[in-house]
Amino acid sequence: MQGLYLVTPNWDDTPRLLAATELALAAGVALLQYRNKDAGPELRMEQGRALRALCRRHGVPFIVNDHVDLCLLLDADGVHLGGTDAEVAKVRALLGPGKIIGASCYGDMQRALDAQAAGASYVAFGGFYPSRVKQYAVTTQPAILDQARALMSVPYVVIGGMTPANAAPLAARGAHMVAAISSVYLADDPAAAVREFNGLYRTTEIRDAAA
Ligand SMILES: Cc1ncc(COP(=O)(O)OP(=O)(O)O)c(N)n1
Ligand SMILES: Cc1ncsc1CCOP(=O)(O)O
Ligand SMILES: [Mg+2]
Repeated sequence: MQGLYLVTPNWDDTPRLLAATELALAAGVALLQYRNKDAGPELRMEQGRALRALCRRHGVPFIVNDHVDLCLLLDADGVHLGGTDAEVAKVRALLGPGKIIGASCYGDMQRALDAQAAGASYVAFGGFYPSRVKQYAVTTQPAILDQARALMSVPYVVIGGMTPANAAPLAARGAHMVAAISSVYLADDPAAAVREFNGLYRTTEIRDAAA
């Protein structure tokens, strides 16, 4: 797992959401997360089902944010859990070993180690930079990635205000994936934005190969 982890915005306009997502997936996304904090159960089901179909067509794993029940109903590839969501160990027991479980760890290394021990497939650190869609009381510092590199065996993702420019030092510091909403969905050209994010990983791979 390496590259751009695309997360959806709170759009209720499903055709607009699907059109932008299709452009992004065609440009090359490592994982897609369906996150719509404003949607009710009916819209979540409609958008989730359509996005899952799109992901299957593009061979991209489909992750549901927060809603373990929706993950099960849609037979999604996994679920992303934060501090106020279900516990990783319980969800792992429910979903079995074959599903992807992501865990938000903010700037907390112990939380990441606990999530890994409880069966998380990846952990997410952040928010690192000011976000247009989410406020956080505490900003995560890039130095946590140095600890993660030394201590984690599952992949780690960075999130929060990511652009190709400000994500570069985090990718170079070992982040396996960069997660973003606005830099792709609010871009004039979402496909070009995806390609720019993926460029970070080509650079990292070239650097690592030369090391
Ligand atoms: C990849 C990724 N990282 C972090 C989050 C945030 O999860 P959470 O803290 O549960 O907050 P909400 O997204 O539910 O508002 C995420 N969704 N994805
Ligand atoms: C879900 C989430 N968790 C931390 S920041 C964030 C939002 C990321 O969106 P953006 O890439 O637009 O800052
Ligand atoms: Mg959550």
